[in-house]
Amino acid sequence: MTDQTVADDHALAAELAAAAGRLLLGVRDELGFADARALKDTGDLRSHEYLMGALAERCPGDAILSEEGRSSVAGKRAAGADAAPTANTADARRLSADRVWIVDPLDGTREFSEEGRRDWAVHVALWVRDGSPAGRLAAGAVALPAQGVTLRTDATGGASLVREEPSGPDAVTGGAGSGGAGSGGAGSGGAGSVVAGSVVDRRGLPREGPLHVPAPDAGKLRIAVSRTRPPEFVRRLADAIEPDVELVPIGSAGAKISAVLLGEVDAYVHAGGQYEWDSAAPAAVALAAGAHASRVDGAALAYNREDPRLPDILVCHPVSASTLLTGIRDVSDALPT
Ligand SMILES: Nc1ncnc2c1ncn2[C@@H]1O[C@H](COP(=O)(O)O)[C@@H](OP(=O)(O)O)[C@H]1O
Ligand SMILES: [Mg+2]
Repeated sequence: MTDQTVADDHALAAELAAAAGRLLLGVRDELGFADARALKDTGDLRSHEYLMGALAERCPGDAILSEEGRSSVAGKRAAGADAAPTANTADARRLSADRVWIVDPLDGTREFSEEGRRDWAVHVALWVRDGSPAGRLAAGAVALPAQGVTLRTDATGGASLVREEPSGPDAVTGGAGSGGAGSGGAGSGGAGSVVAGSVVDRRGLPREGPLHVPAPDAGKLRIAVSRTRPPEFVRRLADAIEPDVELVPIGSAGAKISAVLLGEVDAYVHAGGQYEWDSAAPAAVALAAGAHASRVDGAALAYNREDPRLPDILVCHPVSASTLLTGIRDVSDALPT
């Protein structure tokens, strides 16, 4: 594979994630928020179909694993959603392919359907067979369309933050654009200083350019957790470890891992269920940005497996990894398998 091809994979992941994100902002504008079910289903399906089409056109030889292409997952759709999602590459071919795009067309579907929330994402990752038993994530991009940014891997081996063109008068704070800042959200603090799904000050936007995971402040750890399905042990973990812990509920695995990389929180802990597409792209960016990313027992994250379940993850600055891994081991009765 040429260097040009390698560089193109990073650029392509970022381009497609951002384009799917713009499409999703358009779906929000078009449908509004009155029918959450319709908004979720339409967003999932249109983003999936766009990404499947774009990848088929741009990388015709590559295999694809997309959330919305899994019949088992697609089965969660409300009865009557007649437009069946395009199928993924057959498992037999995906499992012997050298290059597999692992895609979550809309991560944080629930938050996407809630007006004002910005904690939802598009994930595009590339897994490659590199001679090692597990292969590796070679490129990844996480678009946060309502926050106006994409986090991506670079051909240099690092990661960077790209700001998207504003889609309205103020796409980041969501003044009148599709993004829409709103009430509530992760770590909500003083009105006007915190936006939903983020703890970024409205004036203190993350800077465009190279992305390096920031170290936590001494004595304090902000841990992002699922709004709806936080690990059962996380409260015990918060009580057990030395630094003061603040649990910060945020939607979407991609938005939570992005929040770690942007310094809005210090760690993301999840257990109890998830799939490869929920973490592949954000894990690729996190590792490239110098973060620790592993299973909650410290094992390496592995992708393009026959069974795409990947139920738990820890992402943090490397300096916090041993505290969190030891703490999780001490408070969790049985680590997930
Ligand atoms: N226990 C569980 N089982 C299966 N998937 C889970 C899960 N907990 C979280 N997820 C998935 O992980 C993503 C982030 O979840 P959360 O916002 O709760 O942290 C969501 O992806 P989707 O929005 O793509 O479905 C969600 O479905
Ligand atoms: Mg997801």
